[in-house]
Amino acid sequence: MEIIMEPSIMKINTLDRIVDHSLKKVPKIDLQGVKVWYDDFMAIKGIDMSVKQNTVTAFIGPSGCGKSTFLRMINRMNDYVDGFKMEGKIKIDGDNIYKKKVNVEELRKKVGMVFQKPNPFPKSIFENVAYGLKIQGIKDKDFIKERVESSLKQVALWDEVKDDLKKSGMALSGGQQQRLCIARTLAVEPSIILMDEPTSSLDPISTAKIEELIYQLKEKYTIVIITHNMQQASRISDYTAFFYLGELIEYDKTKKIFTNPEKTQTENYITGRFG
Ligand SMILES: Nc1ncnc2c1ncn2[C@@H]1O[C@H](COP(=O)(O)OP(=O)(O)OP(=O)(O)O)[C@@H](O)[C@H]1O
Repeated sequence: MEIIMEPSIMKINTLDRIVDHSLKKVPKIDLQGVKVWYDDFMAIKGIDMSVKQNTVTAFIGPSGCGKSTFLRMINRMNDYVDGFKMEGKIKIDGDNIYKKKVNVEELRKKVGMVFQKPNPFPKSIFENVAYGLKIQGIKDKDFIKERVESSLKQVALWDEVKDDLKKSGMALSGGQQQRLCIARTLAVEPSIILMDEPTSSLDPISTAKIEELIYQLKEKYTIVIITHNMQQASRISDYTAFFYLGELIEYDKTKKIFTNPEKTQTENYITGRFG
């Protein structure tokens, strides 16, 4: 038995190494020469950025500098905005997501989004989390139940709601609603999660829970988060990107940005001297 097993285990290990190696080479998200206009106004002025898999990247910068615009390029949320125009290439796992053939619904399954204000549907807790699976046409009730449970467990909400799954998602507290919305995003198994100021409407305790959650989620997901809270960026992110007036001023390891930034503009912003 052992003699038969050993070569096959070796083979799997070798394969694993090959897969790991290739994953490290291709950035999870690769944005090159990205320019965005809303009519004649140039909101993003030519930005290059590569995001590594299983990391948390924070976007910081003063209001109106283009953080949301840039974030929304990663799941094509700007597509339907009046006057929107773009140039450049955005690749996920090496594939250009702005190619004509791309199915945007599929893309958004892979790239989930969590918004500033929790936005549960006026449905039960269970239905909120099951929603994405049901619109995908999945009918297997046991499968849906399991996925709802595992998603609620991942956001540490299961114990709080497991006896109340029929209760409206809107009846939860703000912090619970935001965790519910994250569970709804996780249920369709994305590989990237975009978060646009996900804690800005929450109290400090709920904020701490979401921060802890983000920290844990990076084991499975690649996360990009916009935050106006410098302490939050320094606590939870591996990389930080500082934007100003549609340009990427500095992008580096969070530790470096917060202890020894290269640019004076970055230093002025993180120390609260402007913005
Ligand atoms: N739909 C739109 N139509 C026209 N202009 C827009 C639109 N959305 C954003 N803009 C403009 O693009 C610029 C960048 O906006 P964006 O929302 O990306 O900035 P932001 O850094 O995310 O700001 P905030 O921190 O306030 O959310 C701003 O000048 C804004 O007014």
